Amino acid sequence: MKSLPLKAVSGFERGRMGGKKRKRKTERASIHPRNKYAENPPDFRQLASLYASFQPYVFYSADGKAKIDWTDFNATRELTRVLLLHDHGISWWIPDGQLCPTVPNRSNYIHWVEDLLSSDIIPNTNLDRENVRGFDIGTGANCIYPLLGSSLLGWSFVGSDVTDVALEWAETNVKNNPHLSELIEIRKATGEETQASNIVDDDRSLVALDTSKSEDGDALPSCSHTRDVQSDSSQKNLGHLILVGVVKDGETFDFCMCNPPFFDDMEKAGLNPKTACGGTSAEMACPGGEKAFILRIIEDSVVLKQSFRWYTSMVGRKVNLKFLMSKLREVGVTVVKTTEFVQGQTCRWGLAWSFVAPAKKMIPISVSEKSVMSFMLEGVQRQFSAMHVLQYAESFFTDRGASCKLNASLFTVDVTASDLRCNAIYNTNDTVLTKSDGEDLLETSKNSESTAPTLSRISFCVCVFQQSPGTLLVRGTIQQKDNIPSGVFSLVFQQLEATMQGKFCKMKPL
Ligand SMILES: C[S@@+](CC[C@H](N)C(=O)[O-])C[C@H]1O[C@@H](n2cnc3c(N)ncnc32)[C@H](O)[C@@H]1O
Repeated sequence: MKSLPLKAVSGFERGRMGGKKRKRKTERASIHPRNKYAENPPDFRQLASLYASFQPYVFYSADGKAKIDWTDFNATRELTRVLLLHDHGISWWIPDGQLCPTVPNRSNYIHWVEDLLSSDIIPNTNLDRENVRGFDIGTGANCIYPLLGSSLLGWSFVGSDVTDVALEWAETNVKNNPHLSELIEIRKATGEETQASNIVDDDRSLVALDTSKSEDGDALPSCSHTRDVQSDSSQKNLGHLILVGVVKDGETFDFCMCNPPFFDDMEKAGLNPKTACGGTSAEMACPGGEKAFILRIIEDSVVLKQSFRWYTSMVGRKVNLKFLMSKLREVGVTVVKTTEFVQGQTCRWGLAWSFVAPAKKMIPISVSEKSVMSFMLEGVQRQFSAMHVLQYAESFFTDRGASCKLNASLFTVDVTASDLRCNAIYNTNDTVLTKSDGEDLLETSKNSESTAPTLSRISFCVCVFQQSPGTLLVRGTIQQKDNIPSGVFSLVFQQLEATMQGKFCKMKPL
């Protein structure tokens, strides 16, 4: 099978993009190339003319553009309904207040999984390649991943959940699509002792997660060396099984996927006031938030090992992504892959791992030369908006002699700097960096200006994303690099991070 690119995957909300050409262009670049909406974004005018039920939600701006009110739950739900019907032939509904998925975004995750499965990173142990089988952890009332995965790619699914409303509505959504119903089984994730004890006797003594404290100090669920499903403390914390005890004895899957409850509680959910995608506390929150939830998936994967070729999950916070990746290294997975899903002004990550031995060579968990760097500003003081942070980035680089162009509608600053300017940015002391870990770091000092080559320059784009109230993500992407030594971009970006943390997050200095 041909290997497909694993990199260019992310999401977006095409419909809400106003009409600005540059904005469309940028966001198009962030959608998966096989996403149905990559070239043809939803056309509200056409949908309104075809579906009378959608018409009342569509209005037209002065320049004639068809729009909907993203803060109206009924409008977003009706849009999802007509998109699923029109583009995928799926009959779909959810009750008021349940989490309403955005079809283009959710499709990106499906296509990323498709890339993983068809890549040759790990050998394909599924000899019956036509029959791909997935497990959707927390399928929700909307059952979106099984519905999309089965209709787009013919995959079969087990979709699990714990709440009655999710289980009932997921079943209803499956039954209302007889052409897909054979492919989707909805399963309750509750602690059935008989199922759980079937799996207790395997090699779980290898489980070695020491999760007493996370890097940001949160207490985490613990996992003993011989985790017993019934007595596991994290089990009690979260109250439900996730994979172990839900996956039946002898069952195998090509992958699992999960859009986890991201938050500790609904207050922290800080739901985006610009959109109304619903979401009850059972859907959005769990004790310990996504970190605890995904840690539980990791624990279960250590028990179930090669019952799944790929384990995957969405991750909402970068600090959690880093923490979870370090846990994966500790438990001895063979491969870790990540991707970024950009959704409007929000960034999420995809995390994938496997216990199957790599087909050719080990895939390094971290890449030495990064062309994309990002950091999170957390606890940003109220008076500072994303625009303040963006303007600060502009003046940070301009003051140090770089040329900058701020684009307020895209929330980006394009920066171009010579290597001398880069030196001025990161070289606050007479630092001499040496090569470490095989990484080609720059050797330099303040007075290197006189000897440095003159035609070296780097262009990169800094983008600011609002994650939730008080939390911003700052991302830098190299656009061009001529004769700039490896490591310079990282040093410049680290300096920006240190300065911004001091400026905007006074309560949480680096
Ligand atoms: C953020 S929602 C995701 C729903 C849907 N997959 C989507 O992407 O819109 C998380 C879901 O996980 C479910 N959930 C919470 N704990 C669970 C568990 N232990 N096993 C399975 N599902 C669980 C919640 O009820 C909720 O439906």
